[in-house]
Amino acid sequence: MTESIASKIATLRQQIQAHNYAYYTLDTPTITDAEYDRQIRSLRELEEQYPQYAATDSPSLTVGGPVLSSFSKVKHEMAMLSLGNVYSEQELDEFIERIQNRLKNTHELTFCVEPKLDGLAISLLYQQGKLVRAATRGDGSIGEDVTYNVKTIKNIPHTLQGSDIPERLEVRGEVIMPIKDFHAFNQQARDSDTKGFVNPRNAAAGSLRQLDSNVTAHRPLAFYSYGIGIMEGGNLAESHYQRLLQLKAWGLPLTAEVTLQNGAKGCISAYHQLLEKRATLPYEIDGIVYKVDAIALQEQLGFVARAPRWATAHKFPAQEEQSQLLDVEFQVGRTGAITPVAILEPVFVGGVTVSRASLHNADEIERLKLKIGNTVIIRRAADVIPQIVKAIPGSGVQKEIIFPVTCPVCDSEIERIEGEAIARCTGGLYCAAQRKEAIKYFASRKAMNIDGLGVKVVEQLVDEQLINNPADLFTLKAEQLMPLERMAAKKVENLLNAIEQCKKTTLAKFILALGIREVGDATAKNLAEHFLTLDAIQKASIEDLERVDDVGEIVAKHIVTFFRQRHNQEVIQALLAAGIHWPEIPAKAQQNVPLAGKTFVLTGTLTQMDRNEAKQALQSLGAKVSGSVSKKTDYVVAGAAAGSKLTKAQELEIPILQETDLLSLLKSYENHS
Ligand SMILES: NC(=O)c1ccc[n+]([C@@H]2O[C@H](COP(=O)([O-])OP(=O)(O)OC[C@H]3O[C@@H](n4cnc5c(N)ncnc54)[C@H](O)[C@@H]3O)[C@@H](O)[C@H]2O)c1
Ligand SMILES: [Zn+2]
Repeated sequence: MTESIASKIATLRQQIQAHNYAYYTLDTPTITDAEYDRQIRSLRELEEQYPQYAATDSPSLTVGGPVLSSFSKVKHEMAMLSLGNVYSEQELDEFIERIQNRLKNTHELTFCVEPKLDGLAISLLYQQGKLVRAATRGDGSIGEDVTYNVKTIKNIPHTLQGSDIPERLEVRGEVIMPIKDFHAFNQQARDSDTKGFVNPRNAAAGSLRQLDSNVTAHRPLAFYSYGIGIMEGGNLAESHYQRLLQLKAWGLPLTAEVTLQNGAKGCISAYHQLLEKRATLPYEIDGIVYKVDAIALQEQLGFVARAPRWATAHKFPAQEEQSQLLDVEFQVGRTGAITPVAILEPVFVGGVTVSRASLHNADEIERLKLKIGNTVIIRRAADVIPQIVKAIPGSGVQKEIIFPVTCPVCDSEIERIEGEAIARCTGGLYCAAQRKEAIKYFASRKAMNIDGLGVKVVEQLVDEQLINNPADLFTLKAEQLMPLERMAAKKVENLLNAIEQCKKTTLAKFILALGIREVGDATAKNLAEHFLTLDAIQKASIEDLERVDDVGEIVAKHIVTFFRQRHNQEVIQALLAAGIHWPEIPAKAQQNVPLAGKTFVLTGTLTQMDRNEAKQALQSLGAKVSGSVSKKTDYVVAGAAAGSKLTKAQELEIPILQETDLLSLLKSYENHS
């Protein structure tokens, strides 16, 4: 029995020491603070229960971690300690009672109440008002010299302002990374595929503890003071609160959240107020700190091994917890985007139980090196949606996450265009997830232009299961529509008429109505004019398609994949069977294009016709009129006062036509039109 207690304590100490090293020395924790705090608590409980195993070097009694040998060491003249903790109102009452017993004082105590900033502690030494040295807390007695790095933090004054500044003054406070900047930094890291930070605390510590102060200088760090270390040659107030105001007067940053409170009641009300405000503060806090305000009482109370007796931290509910990734589901959005969603062992974090979290896309899974079965760190801060910020490498029984190749809703192919983060279902016409969007788009003005079939009506028809895809519109009967809300005889008649009328359309509008990704009205028109028939478009290869104006490789791929889907084909067939038709594109127009394939650029002022007339005349002969000169330009028509386009044409040795040349060119084709 005793054997096992001893080894249990030894194991816990070892684990905690490893976590300390990862957290304090490497700035890359491998467990959440909440989990770490639970381990520390169980160690403390064991040590209290079995005092025979006490050890002065136990991590329950030490502060911080060993300092990195790459930094110069600084010996703190006055130890930089940690803080005790309370987790409930009852523990706060006990804390106050202990103090009062010690002071043999039953009067209500006044506390200076401050936000517990989540960053890293720093000591700033000012001599004759000049910042001469900055050091991290390290193990409490030896810290790291980070003077150069700290001097790059914009809100830390290099020289103090004002009067009565002590000859030597050590200011203590927290270096943090504001939440906004933390998010921006991580976004940038994601964009450039470099490593981001798990949370703002790590971002602050990792940014400050850089060997190259140029790196630190580019990180958006800030500092807030919360106390004083050594002081010589000066006078300070007898109240902790007043001392903080003195620091502020000398130009040192102080948060706006510091207040004075009376007794447990005042402390608790400040706790609730700050907790309420937590999500709106520009920096992250993990609790509130209560400090006996009278310096004389602080001195009387003194310290225990790792913390002052006159202060304690009241922790807020954790914003990070760990859980297990049980599975990954793939959701299909309204526009076909496939989103992987993590299914988690339910965990209480940031005030709610979280059992799902979006993984955004395949890149994110890759970045996290995530496997099913992994232990993961979930963060839910400031009311934002929960996020997996880290997977513990090698944890759990792992299974690869397999991105599906077909849509989980409709079984059409999933397409991921190179360079795009989002994968999409290509069954746009048929996919139940995309139903409403597809039908709305089909009916829209530029496409089939079905009057009376607005967004609301589409939603109603889909919700009532009267239509599943655009082809179903043509099967609608008056008796199905009449019972619907907000429908009346006249409205039904108009709608059915509009549906009937839309059957007479053009090939370009029909192509547009299919809702192929990145095929807008201009592209649809170009496709129709180039291929003339729907059949030809459907049979076109990627290379064929790329010959069409405006169609690049990506659009061509979208088109080919779209038509390859069996379900899309079914809907297209049903639409044609319902009677959708369009006039044949006249063959005549095809032969009468003597300038087909030629690209013209018009520049300068024309005198005989305006530029628009010239453009139309050229287009009617099959020419393309472009706005800019490139190697693909065949002719540049230069009117009066032509400028840079003319110069460019000369550089590229492109034939230049005068207005008179253009006129005789048009004249020579007059019979054609
Ligand atoms: N995840 C891990 O692996 C891991 C490892 C070690 C420590 N930790 C976390 O670190 C914390 C314990 O470490 P600790 O002793 O460094 O710090 P602490 O957070 O418990 O409290 C002390 C520190 O609070 C900071 N602080 C912020 N505002 C303050 C204020 N107004 N007044 C005074 N101090 C203020 C100071 O930096 C001070 O050193 C725990 O929350 C623990 O979860 C996590
Ligand atoms: Zn689908």
